[in-house]
Amino acid sequence: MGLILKILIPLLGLLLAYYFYSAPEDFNEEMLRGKRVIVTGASTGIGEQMAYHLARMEAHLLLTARTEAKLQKVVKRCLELGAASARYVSGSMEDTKFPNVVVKEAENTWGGLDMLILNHIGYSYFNYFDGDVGHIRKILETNFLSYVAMTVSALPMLKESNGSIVVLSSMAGRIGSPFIAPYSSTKFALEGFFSSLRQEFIIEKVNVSITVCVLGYIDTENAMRAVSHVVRHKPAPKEECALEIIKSGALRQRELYYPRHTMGKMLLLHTIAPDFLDSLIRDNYKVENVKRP
Ligand SMILES: NC(=O)C1=CN([C@@H]2O[C@H](COP(=O)(O)OP(=O)(O)OC[C@H]3O[C@@H](n4cnc5c(N)ncnc54)[C@H](OP(=O)(O)O)[C@@H]3O)[C@@H](O)[C@H]2O)C=CC1
Ligand SMILES: CC(C)CCC[C@@H](C)[C@H]1CC[C@H]2[C@@H]3C(=O)C=C4C[C@@H](O)CC[C@]4(C)[C@H]3CC[C@]12C
Repeated sequence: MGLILKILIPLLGLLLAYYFYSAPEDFNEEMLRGKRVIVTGASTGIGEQMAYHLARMEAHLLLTARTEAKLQKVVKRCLELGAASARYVSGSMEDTKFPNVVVKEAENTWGGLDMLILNHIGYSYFNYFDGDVGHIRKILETNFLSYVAMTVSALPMLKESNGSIVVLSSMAGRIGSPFIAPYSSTKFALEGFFSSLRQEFIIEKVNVSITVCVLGYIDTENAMRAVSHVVRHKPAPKEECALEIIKSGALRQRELYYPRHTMGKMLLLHTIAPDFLDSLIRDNYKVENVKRP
């Protein structure tokens, strides 16, 4: 009994202190008004939806992806929705020079930057790991190294504005799932890099926030095309997901878990019963529908 009291009471105290200390500031759409924001991978999916929310909130937008025709349409829609300004620069993040080109465009147009949203991903197969090391190298360039390169180029402007970096990660960047070994490696890499950098910012009193978004299955066209015949779980809506990402970035939160309850349960299980969680994840896949090429 004594031991329980000795442990329980301080634990309760800690939980209460955490609850009150971390009570979130309210989000207000005006937080984004007039802010200068780069969104990568903005031609479709969650990136496109983030662009529309930001446009409604009257932000200045610089969008990027490879497909110019799609970007033109998204920019047009953003202007209709009320963006303070909207432009695009097209190119591939496989090209090591491109991250800097995008950031320079922001510098030349705005002379500064408030928020950098790193969201793009390159194509990767959804299947058993095929032993192709070259593919891992390529996908690391697109999904990881270009995020690092954009951060390096944008940091002087972000320091100047006390700005924010928002990084799109995944449950697959925290917990192993089958059939996505190359993709998963890039997300684990992002988590390592940005959580280390956050520590350094705190030590050096750099007032640039880093928000890592840990997402579950979201109903974007590309994700559904890739996995809906295999994954049993129902995907969450991309529009709501995009809004939650913007809110967490504006509130300078360290992490976002979306959808919140699924992610919360999975991360708890990962800590206390990892083998059980792995088996739950496997049960969630119709493995018979994954055909080796
Ligand atoms: N959807 C999901 O279930 C989940 C998604 N996430 C994360 O959310 C983010 C967005 O995902 P989602 O919206 O589904 O992704 P999509 O596949 O819908 O969009 C990817 C974007 O990246 C762009 N892109 C692709 N290749 C390149 C390239 N080589 N260089 C530059 N841009 C490129 C695409 O445009 P274009 O082809 O024109 O270049 C597109 O705009 C990603 O970081 C993803 O990892 C995390 C967990 C789950
Ligand atoms: C156990 C269940 C409650 C939850 C399982 C959630 C699993 C199925 C979810 C969580 C993260 C999801 C992947 C992801 O992060 C991003 C992409 C990129 C896209 O282009 C193709 C689909 C893919 C690989 C998703 C596939 C489904 C994943 C593994």
